[in-house]
Amino acid sequence: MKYISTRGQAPELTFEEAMLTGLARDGGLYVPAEIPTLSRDEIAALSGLSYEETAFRVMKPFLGDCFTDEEFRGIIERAYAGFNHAARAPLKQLAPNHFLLELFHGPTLAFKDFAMQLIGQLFQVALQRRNDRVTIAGATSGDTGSAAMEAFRGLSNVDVFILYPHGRVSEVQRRQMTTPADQNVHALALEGDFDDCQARVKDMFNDFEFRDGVKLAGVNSINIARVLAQVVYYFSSAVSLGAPEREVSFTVPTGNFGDIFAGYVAKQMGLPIKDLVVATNQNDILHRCLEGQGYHKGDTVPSISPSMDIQVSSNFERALYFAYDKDTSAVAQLMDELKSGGFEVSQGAMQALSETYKSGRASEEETLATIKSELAASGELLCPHGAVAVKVAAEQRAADVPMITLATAHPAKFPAAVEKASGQYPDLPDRMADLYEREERLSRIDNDLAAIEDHIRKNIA
Ligand SMILES: Cc1ncc(COP(=O)(O)O)c(C=O)c1O
Ligand SMILES: N[C@@H](CCOP(=O)(O)O)C(=O)O
Repeated sequence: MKYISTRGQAPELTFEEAMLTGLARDGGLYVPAEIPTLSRDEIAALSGLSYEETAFRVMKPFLGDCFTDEEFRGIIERAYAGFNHAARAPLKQLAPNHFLLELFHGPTLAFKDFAMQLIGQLFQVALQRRNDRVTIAGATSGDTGSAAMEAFRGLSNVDVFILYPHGRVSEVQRRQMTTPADQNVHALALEGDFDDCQARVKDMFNDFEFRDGVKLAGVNSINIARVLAQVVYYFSSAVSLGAPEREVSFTVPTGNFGDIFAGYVAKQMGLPIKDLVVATNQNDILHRCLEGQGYHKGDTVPSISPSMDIQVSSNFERALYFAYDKDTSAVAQLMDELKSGGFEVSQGAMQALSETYKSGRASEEETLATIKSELAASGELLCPHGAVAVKVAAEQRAADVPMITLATAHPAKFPAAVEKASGQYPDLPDRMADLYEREERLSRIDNDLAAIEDHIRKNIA
């Protein structure tokens, strides 16, 4: 199993090398050279298995011989042991043929824990075997950062630096990043928005002297291992509703396009998915592009679903790679045009994208109204990101195909918006009840590459 860059100018790597490398050296993103498939019988055999065993069978074909079966099973067991629900990713019924996939029972209450806990364990095994250490730099609009810190804190062979946009994450998200006492994790509050954070992380990868000097690694969805770990819950949920005999659709609250791209990978592996629906908030660049209006950056407008306040959606590059039939020079050209504001998608690629993805958007008012109406209708208290998706799913779903909507975060991560919409204040789980009393530790930093690199160099162990 080999991994290649979407821009075609970086070396082919194994799974482990791609995981430890992060961004390809040509600025592209690693993708599997061929997506492996599971037969109908293999998919049917997933029925009734634990989440852990499903993860083993779905992910194993992507790993090649990088990890032994015994190692990989141990890694999976440790990754999900800290989840607070026996099913790990339980499904709840909202309405006839409409289901909510709850992805917020991990340690930091967001779907990021599914992949981050797993790659934390994968990194540890790989780095110990290589007797190596790395510096992880990450960008977050709130959830990736806390999940990364939780997965890597206290590890002796990793330092973690997370850039988050100052003043643009929820208080719970910020405190989750600024209160871990472990000295190997660092929260950097950047003067800018999430796109600035992500751009500076990519700049660090493209500065080879810095990259090689600090042995830079990435745990954003730049990292293909992150995306592949998210493929698993598409299988577990679809199979529990009758796949492969029965088709299902998914609606995914989308920002950086990692989660919905994992759904695309599941479909290419053979999971019978009818529709993959991209749900955006008022920052709807992806929806507009999928409607045929080209991909053109605007200003990011802060919203009540802040984790999706994104203009440069990193994994859309992977979607374009497949839509352009693996034409790496076409992808490189588009990404070049994006630097000066945006690009138009060719007719052929647009057709491929619209055959794969549907889309919709929810305004702030619609998001608040959905939180309120869903609580009244089904008793489910949604976080604003899940509410965006539920609103879009209601518009897009077909009566005869089950729709699975992804609930990507716990409502208690966004209590102000949830209380405003529903009148109910969502409490944090007991294990986090003292979050507001814990001491915060963070560094304010300018949106300046040299200043960020300097800070990292001075603070690695
Ligand atoms: C709660 C929540 N929902 C949805 C998303 C969007 O997911 P993706 O960036 O994979 O599209 C994010 C951020 O990634 C998030 O934190
Ligand atoms: N919404 C994300 C943004 C980063 O996404 P990633 O999947 O590329 O790590 C966040 O919560 O940080």
